[in-house]
Amino acid sequence: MSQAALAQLQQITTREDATALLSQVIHTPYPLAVWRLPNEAKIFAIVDLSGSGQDYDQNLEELHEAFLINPYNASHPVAPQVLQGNIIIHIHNSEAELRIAPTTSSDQLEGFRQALESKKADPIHQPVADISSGDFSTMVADAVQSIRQGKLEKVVLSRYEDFDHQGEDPLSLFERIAEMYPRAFCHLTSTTHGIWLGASPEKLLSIEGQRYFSTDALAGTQPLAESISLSEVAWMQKEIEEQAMVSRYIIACFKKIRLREFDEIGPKTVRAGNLAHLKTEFKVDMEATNSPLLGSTMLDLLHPTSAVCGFPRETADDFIKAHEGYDRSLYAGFMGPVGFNGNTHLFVNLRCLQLIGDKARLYAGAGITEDSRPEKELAETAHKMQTLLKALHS
Ligand SMILES: C=C(O[C@H]1C=CC=C(C(=O)O)[C@@H]1O)C(=O)O
Repeated sequence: MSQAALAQLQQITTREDATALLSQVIHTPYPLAVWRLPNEAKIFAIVDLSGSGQDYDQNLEELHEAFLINPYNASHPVAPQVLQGNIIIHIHNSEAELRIAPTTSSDQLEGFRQALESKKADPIHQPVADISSGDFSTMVADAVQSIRQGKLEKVVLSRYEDFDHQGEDPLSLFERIAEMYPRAFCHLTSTTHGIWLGASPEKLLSIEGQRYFSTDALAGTQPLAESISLSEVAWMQKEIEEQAMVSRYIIACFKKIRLREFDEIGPKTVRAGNLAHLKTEFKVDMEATNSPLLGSTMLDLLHPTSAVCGFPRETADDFIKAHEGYDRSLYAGFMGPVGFNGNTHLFVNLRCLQLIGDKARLYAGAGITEDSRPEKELAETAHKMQTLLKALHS
């Protein structure tokens, strides 16, 4: 192993050292993921030194200390990018711990050291096409008409908006997002898809202790002031039905694989920043149901759920592609850590932004049903953008 590279990395023992290193990695060609799970204090980061990365072979269960990133792209089977954890960092309070995975070669470490030293190293981000999202209100009105004509039941339509970003270090922005949204999955990724940050309220799936599978149906939105308690929130029929469609979609996925034993908890009102949503949790004991590969199977069936695409899935996806007029890229895709102490946590990439030069591009969508009103849905996307806008401008 390269002694110089090793010695340099071993000096990292504080939060300050670790965040300084991670900030530098963004300017190198190495893929990076930094995250903090909901209701946890520890920040994790991995750097992939493997070059082309590893292909996903439809087997979530065999991945060890990796991070998956999948764009919205609804094609099947899912084919996420796998970031391998060659360098693994834990940050807790003011301390940090850095580990190098035994599979990492000395050449990889030396290459990494040189990339950090070279001021000329090219980052990996590909240029972003500047295509604006279509007129949102017109699109919603078209969707309502198609739904009333019986062509589909629900479609989730999205848009993006660019805001000034004062060139703040992405790591500092990540730390602020993580502090502001303790209940969310907070992340920063730097890959060929660019630099993305977010505070997602929606779990796609979790596997805990290699035994307990869970997934959430999250939908229905209303603004929620900090002073209002969740028990005071009342829901309209439109939102109840919108969220029920996501639950029915998940149950249909279980039925496809003949899985009948699952717990269904909810729907309950949950808080996500300045918003309230309805959430139903689904849990399966993989040992009791003899379904050790449930994670991989369900990942393929679930994405994209009716919380980000619609119902029926193919018709809704066709509508999105024909009307939105832009590439969602990582927005409404999924990402998260896999195989850390037997745990996997994948989240839907919502309440997110992409850093593009001196701009921050914020993305948000809203579930359209037959009762949707264009101006209300537009306001809902603006509310959703507030989550990260608050972090950006504070
Ligand atoms: C599509 C988004 O949110 C989804 C998750 C929760 C509530 C939603 C809604 O009320 O429309 C969406 O289905 C987004 O945040 O961009």
